[in-house]
Amino acid sequence: MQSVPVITVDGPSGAGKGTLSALIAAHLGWHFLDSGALYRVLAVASLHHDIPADDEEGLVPLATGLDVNFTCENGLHRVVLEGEDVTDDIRTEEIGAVASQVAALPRVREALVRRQRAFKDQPGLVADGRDMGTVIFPDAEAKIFLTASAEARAERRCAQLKAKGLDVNIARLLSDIQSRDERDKSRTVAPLVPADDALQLDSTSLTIEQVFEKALDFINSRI
Ligand SMILES: Nc1ncnc2c1ncn2[C@@H]1O[C@H](COP(=O)(O)OP(=O)(O)OP(=O)(O)O)[C@@H](O)[C@H]1O
Ligand SMILES: Nc1ccn([C@@H]2O[C@H](COP(=O)(O)O)[C@@H](O)[C@H]2O)c(=O)n1
Repeated sequence: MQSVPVITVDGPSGAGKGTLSALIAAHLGWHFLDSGALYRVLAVASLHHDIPADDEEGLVPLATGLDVNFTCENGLHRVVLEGEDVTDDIRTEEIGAVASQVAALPRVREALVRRQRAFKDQPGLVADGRDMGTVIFPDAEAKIFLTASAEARAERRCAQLKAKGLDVNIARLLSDIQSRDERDKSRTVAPLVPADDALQLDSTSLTIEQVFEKALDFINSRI
């Protein structure tokens, strides 16, 4: 059987991983895994089922049997949890914070491993997250660790939320990003760290096009 190539894009919140991964996947015609969406969906499910974000016993069965579907019709991506469209609900900063709490629980992460690996399919996969290159796909052909300063990421997130018509406070966004970074970096299992063989790319003063160009050069050198 022919092996399936994988490209991983890891990094902190708002660094542009999703944007870059989607561009690479579209360019190559490969599948795309937004692993953060899985943790976000689990966060929404935990609220629906009244399971506290630190209740590992309660969250493991929920993660194992998570009834979620990622669909794409006419280029429109939808996330459906237990029959309910949660595409917009999972994108709030509040849900991001709960996602980062449930993601710190070792057995919850374990429960989601197989589901993430199942996205690996021909002709290839671009996987976006925190531990794609270190834990989920350690044998990936090309690994990218995308960063940007916390201030640049807060400004990007601010513009993104404003474009959606939401009221935003940049100081609060910056502080939320910094606490999520801290939690993601300091957890005991699968902390946010670059894989040894990852290309580290700082996008603070790069446009999306420049990041894409540098990433493609690297990918072409690997695959
Ligand atoms: N190089 C860049 N320059 C300016 N804006 C960017 C750049 N890359 C991404 N953005 C913008 O920043 C915002 C966040 O990007 P994106 O959602 O891709 O980040 P992310 O790392 O996937 O975040 P998260 O981990 O929270 O899902 C988006 O509005 C995106 O258009
Ligand atoms: N591979 C991953 C992906 C995400 N997380 C956690 O989920 C939170 C939300 O992720 P986004 O990428 O959508 O912002 C994130 O803060 C992480 O705590 C993870 O642990 N591993």
